Amino acid sequence: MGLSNHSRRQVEKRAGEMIARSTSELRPLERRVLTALLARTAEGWHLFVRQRMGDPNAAVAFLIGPGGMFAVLIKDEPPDTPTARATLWQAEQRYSGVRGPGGRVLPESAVNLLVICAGDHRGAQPSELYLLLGESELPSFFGRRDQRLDRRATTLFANEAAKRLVEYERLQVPLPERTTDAVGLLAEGDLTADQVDAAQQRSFESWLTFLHPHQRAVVTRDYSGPARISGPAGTGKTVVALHRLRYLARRTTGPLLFTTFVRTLPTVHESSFHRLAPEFIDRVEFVNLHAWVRSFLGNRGHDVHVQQGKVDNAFSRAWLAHRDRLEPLEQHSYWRTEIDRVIKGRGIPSLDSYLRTLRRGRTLRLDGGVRTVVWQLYESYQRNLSEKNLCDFNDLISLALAELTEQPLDKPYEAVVVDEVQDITLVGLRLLKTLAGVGRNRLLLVGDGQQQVYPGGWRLSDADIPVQGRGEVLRVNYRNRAEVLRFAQRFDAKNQVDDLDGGSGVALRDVELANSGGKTLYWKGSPRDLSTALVTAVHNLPVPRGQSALIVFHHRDLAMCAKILNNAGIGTLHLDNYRGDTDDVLKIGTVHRAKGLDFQGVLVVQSDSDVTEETAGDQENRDLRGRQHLVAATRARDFLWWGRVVPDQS
Ligand SMILES: Nc1ncnc2c1ncn2[C@@H]1O[C@H](COP(=O)(O)OP(=O)(O)OP(=O)(O)O)[C@@H](O)[C@H]1O
Repeated sequence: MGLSNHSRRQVEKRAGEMIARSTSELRPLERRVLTALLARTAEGWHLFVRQRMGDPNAAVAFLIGPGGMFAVLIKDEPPDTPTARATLWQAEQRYSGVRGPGGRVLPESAVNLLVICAGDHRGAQPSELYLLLGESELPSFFGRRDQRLDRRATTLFANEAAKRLVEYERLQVPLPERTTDAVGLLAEGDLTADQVDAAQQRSFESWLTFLHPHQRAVVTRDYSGPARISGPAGTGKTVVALHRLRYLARRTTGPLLFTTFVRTLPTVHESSFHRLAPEFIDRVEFVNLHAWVRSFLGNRGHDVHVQQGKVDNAFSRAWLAHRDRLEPLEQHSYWRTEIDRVIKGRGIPSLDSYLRTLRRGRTLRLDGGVRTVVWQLYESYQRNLSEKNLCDFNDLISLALAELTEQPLDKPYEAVVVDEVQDITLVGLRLLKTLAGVGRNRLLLVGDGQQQVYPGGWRLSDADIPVQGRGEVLRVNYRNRAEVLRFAQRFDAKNQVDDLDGGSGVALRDVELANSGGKTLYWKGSPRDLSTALVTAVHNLPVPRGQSALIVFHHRDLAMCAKILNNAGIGTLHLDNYRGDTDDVLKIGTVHRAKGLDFQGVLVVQSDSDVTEETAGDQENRDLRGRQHLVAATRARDFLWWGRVVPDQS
C-alpha cells in the first residue's frame, strides 16, 4: 500500500494543515501524532479526532483500519491502570452492538487501546490494557502484517463510528494523485448485502472480529455461578470461550485457565487466542487436564507418572482371573471401559454403591451378579497396580482432587473454562469445580453431548454443578458449508440430544446454516482398492493440502493410511504434533485427536472391519461410532471425502 515519497510528503503536509484547522487545543506531541495518523487515511485507515479536550479519560482519537479498531491516547508518559481502564471502558461502550456482515456484531473487547507517548518505548514493560508505542515507532505499527479487518469491514465500522462518535470529527486526507496501490474508500451505500456476503467470503479469521449477537451476549453475560454453553458442532462454542477469556482478562488481574480432556487441543486454541488477545497470552494458561494434574501433583511433591505399558499389563493380569464370567457378555475392552469410565471415572467408592449406580451412557444392562464380578475385576486391577506402585490417569485425577480439597491453590484462578467437557470423567468434573471455586463467572463448561467420543456419561447435576438459568445454547453453524453439513447430518442422533444436564439440547439437524455451497464425495470399496482411491483423493483435493486432514477411527487404520500415503510420497503431520500452524502438509490422526479442530478439507477412512458380531452392548457401540462419525464429518469446512472400506467379497 505504498505511496510514492512525493505523494507521502504532500499527504503529510495536508494532514498537518487539517489537524491545525480541526482543533486549536492540541499540545505539540498531540499535533505531531495526530498528523502522522491522519496521513495514514490515504492508505485505508480512518481517523476521528475529538473536538473538545476536557475529559482526561476520553480517547483523543479513534483509528480504524486493517490492523483493527483503536481508541487512541496521546500522553507524555504511559497512563496509570485506572485511567487506561476508564478509557478502554468508554471506548468499548461506544462500539457496543455495532453490526457487521451477516448480522453478526462486534464484541466489546474488539476495541483496543493504543497509547502513544513521546520518545521510544520499545523496551518498556508491556501492558495488558493497551498497546504502547513511542512516537518514533508509528511507522512500524502501520507496517505490521496482521490484517484483522478487510476493506469493507473497515469502511463499515468507520461509517458506524461516524454516527456514534458525535463529539469527534472524521478527518480524511484526499489522495494527491491517483495511485493504483492506495486503498480506495467505499461509501456506506456500496455495502449492499450481496457485497458484504462476497466480502465475507469465509475469512476464517473473521470470528476474531465478529460474533453472532447471541455469541456476544454469552461473552459478556454476568453469571452468578457456573455456566454452560452447549450447541451442535461448529456453532462457535470455542470461539465464544476464547472471547470470554479475553473479556474476563480485561476485568480481572489474576490467572485464568483454559483446559480440555484432549491432549493436543489447548495448544491449537492457545495459538488462536494469541491472535485474538496477544496482550493476555501470559495470563491465560492453556493446558489439557492430565498435564495440569501432573504438574500440580509434581508441585505438591507427588512424583507420579502413568506408565501405560505396565498399567495395561496390570489390567491383562486381572482380566485373566475373571474373563470366564465376563467374556461371554462382552469383549475385554468393554469391561476395561466400565472400570475406566464408570467405576473409576465416576469415583464409585464401594460395591454397594456400584450396585445402585445408574450407569449413564451404558446401555448393556448388568444385574447384581455381573456387577459383583466386574467389581472383583476392578479390585484385582487395583491390587496389581498398587503391588507395582503404579497408577492410571483416573488415579491421578482422584489424587489431585483429594490434594486440592485438602489444600486449595495459593493463587486461585479467576476463572476456569473447560472445552469439550462432554468427554471429561465425572471425577475430572469435580476436580474442575473445586479448582474454579465458588463465585461469579468462575466456571464455564463448554460442550456438546452429541460429540462425545468416549463411552459413558454424566449430568452436571451428578457433579453438583448447578447451571439452572445459566445454560446457553448456540444454534448457528459457522463452520460447515451446506453440502458438508447435509452429509454430517446422516449421523445425527435418533434420540433426543442431551444438553449435558438432562434437558433437551439442539441436534445437528436443527442448526441454522451460515454458509452455502461445499462439496462432498463418497467412495466405497475393498481394502485392495483403498490405496489408489485415497492417494487420488489427496491429489485431487480442491482445497490446499496443508489445510486438510485425514481422519480415521482406529489406530490400526491410522498406521495403514500413513503407510499408503508415505509410499505415495505424500508427507503427513500427525495431529499429535499439530499446533495450529500453517504449513503445506496433510494432517492425519484419529477422531479423538481431531475433535474440536477444523480443516478446510477432510478425508475420512471408515473401515467396516470393526463391526463385530452382534452383542448385547452393540447398540452402545453403534451409538458411539455414530457420534464419532459425526465429529469426523463436521471437522470439514468446505470439502469432505468419505471413504468406506468394506470387506473384500472375492
Ligand atoms: N462469529 C463467527 N464468525 C465467523 N466465523 C465463526 C464465528 N463463530 C465461529 N466461527 C467459525 O466456526 C468455526 C467453528 O467454531 P468453533 O470451533 O468455536 O465451534 P464449536 O461449536 O466449538 O465446534 P465443535 O463443537 O464442532 O468443536 C470456527 O473455526 C470459525 O471459523
